[in-house]
Amino acid sequence: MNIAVIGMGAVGMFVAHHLARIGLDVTGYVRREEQRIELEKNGIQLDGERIHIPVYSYTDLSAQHDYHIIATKKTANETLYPYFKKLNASSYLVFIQNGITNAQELRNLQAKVFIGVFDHGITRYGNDKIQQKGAGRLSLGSLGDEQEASVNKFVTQIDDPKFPVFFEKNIQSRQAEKMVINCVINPLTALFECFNGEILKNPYLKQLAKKLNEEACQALNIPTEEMWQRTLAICEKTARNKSSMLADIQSGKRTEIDYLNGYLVNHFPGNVPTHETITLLVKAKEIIHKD
Ligand SMILES: NC(=O)C1=CN([C@@H]2O[C@H](COP(=O)(O)OP(=O)(O)OC[C@H]3O[C@@H](n4cnc5c(N)ncnc54)[C@H](OP(=O)(O)O)[C@@H]3O)[C@@H](O)[C@H]2O)C=CC1
Ligand SMILES: CC(C)(CO)C(=O)C(=O)O
Repeated sequence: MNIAVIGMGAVGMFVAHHLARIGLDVTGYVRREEQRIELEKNGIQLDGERIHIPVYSYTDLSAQHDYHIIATKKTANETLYPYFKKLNASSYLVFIQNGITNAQELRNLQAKVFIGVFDHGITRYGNDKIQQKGAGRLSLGSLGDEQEASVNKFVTQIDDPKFPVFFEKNIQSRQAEKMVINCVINPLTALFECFNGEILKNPYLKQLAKKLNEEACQALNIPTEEMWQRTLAICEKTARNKSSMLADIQSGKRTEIDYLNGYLVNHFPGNVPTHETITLLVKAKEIIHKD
């Protein structure tokens, strides 16, 4: 089995490291030549353990892999779609990004699609080092029933005690729940430049978080109190993690706000006023940090 991991950031390096450690044939794909050279030279370093894998530019992406795990931010998808369109019907694309999958976009692809929900907390240092700041799981499923057997087969091949992977029949519900968690934790930690655990300690941040949770749950038709407890549990589990949105703000990159809170604003106009305000605040901060 041959696996490509596209995007060697916090999540991509974590996944590639684990899959290579259990003996699978893994290739990494990156955007920058500087990172490619460093990864080839130093390997991926997780908790002091280095693992070397071959690394190429995403422009060299081809159909030679059985599975293609997409671990970039959603902001990179537009650049990557032309490459995904070249993949044939015998390859699989495994999206493990935050946010809701755009099923419309996927219709133009020949490759079969799996959807993942990843809830570990991973922090990246430079081009080749990562640390796990909160243990979670990877849940995988498909949008239609016909791919279920293939998802199950893949799950069995990659599951490992150090990297638990589960088949999830109702992956769209799990994705919506994870979306709520990200619409609460990510913008608040990005705006206030704090670790995820700060939301539990600061009563005003917690109040804002509760409001964001409530609006998102009402929009997405998810039980509010149950979801609030799960969001708090993720804050606790990943308390010392820097959220992926804070990492983007601090490195002057465009965030995933349009795919998280911005998605809610677009799909439920007038019903999510706190998300509307928070989206504008994050966008304003993106500009300030770019300059
Ligand atoms: N970090 C976390 O704890 C968690 C993150 N997530 C989600 O996982 C996804 C990935 O997040 P994360 O790993 O944190 O993000 P990172 O920014 O750390 O990693 C994304 C990587 O993708 C690379 N990239 C961008 N464009 C391309 C391209 N065209 N081809 C190949 N690589 C490209 C970036 O390159 P460059 O370095 O050059 O910018 C970067 O290395 C996001 O959707 C995030 O929301 C989900 C759960 C937890
Ligand atoms: C789980 C969490 C909140 C971990 O930080 C995450 O998904 C992210 O940072 O994007």
